[in-house]
Amino acid sequence: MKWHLLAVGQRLPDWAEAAYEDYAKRFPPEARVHLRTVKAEPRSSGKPVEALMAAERQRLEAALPKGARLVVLDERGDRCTTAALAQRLRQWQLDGIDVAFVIGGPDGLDPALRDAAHWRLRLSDMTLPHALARVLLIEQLYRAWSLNTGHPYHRE
Ligand SMILES: C[S@@+](CC[C@H](N)C(=O)[O-])C[C@H]1O[C@@H](n2cnc3c(N)ncnc32)[C@H](O)[C@@H]1O
Repeated sequence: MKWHLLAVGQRLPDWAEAAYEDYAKRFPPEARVHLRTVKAEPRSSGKPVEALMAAERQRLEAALPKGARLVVLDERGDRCTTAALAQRLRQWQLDGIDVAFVIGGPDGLDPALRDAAHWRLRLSDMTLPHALARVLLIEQLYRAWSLNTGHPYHRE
């Protein structure tokens, strides 16, 4: 079972890139998170925001691995504890299901993609910048992996 992280926005600020890498490199090779990024539409084009999000959705759909379970990161999604996330991931692993976590761009994810998702995951009740959402997600995936494998990173 593979975990994929798809995100709009190819370049993170240095601090966020470093924080993301700090967690991403802790996974053993067989559990590593496969990151794919797609270009954000330029906000200076004058196009309506719906058109910008639709273009980003098309790029995300093209990058989605076939057969992967789609989990969108969304501030309106379900609240979830780390233990519940770990439990879901454990179940999907037993079922042999790949998972693709998707993070949107400056205006969020196109509603069509949100509606198509198997699960909408909320990281916080507050709106986060996409860079911080990416860092928070990789840390929580690492924590969930630690919990599922008995690694001492996670302490009850
Ligand atoms: C700047 S936010 C977009 C905010 C946008 N107004 C919206 O309605 O989604 C960029 C991306 O970060 C992720 N994100 C931001 N806050 C989040 C939260 N509290 N929980 C989960 N994901 C979040 C989402 O994937 C979102 O598409």
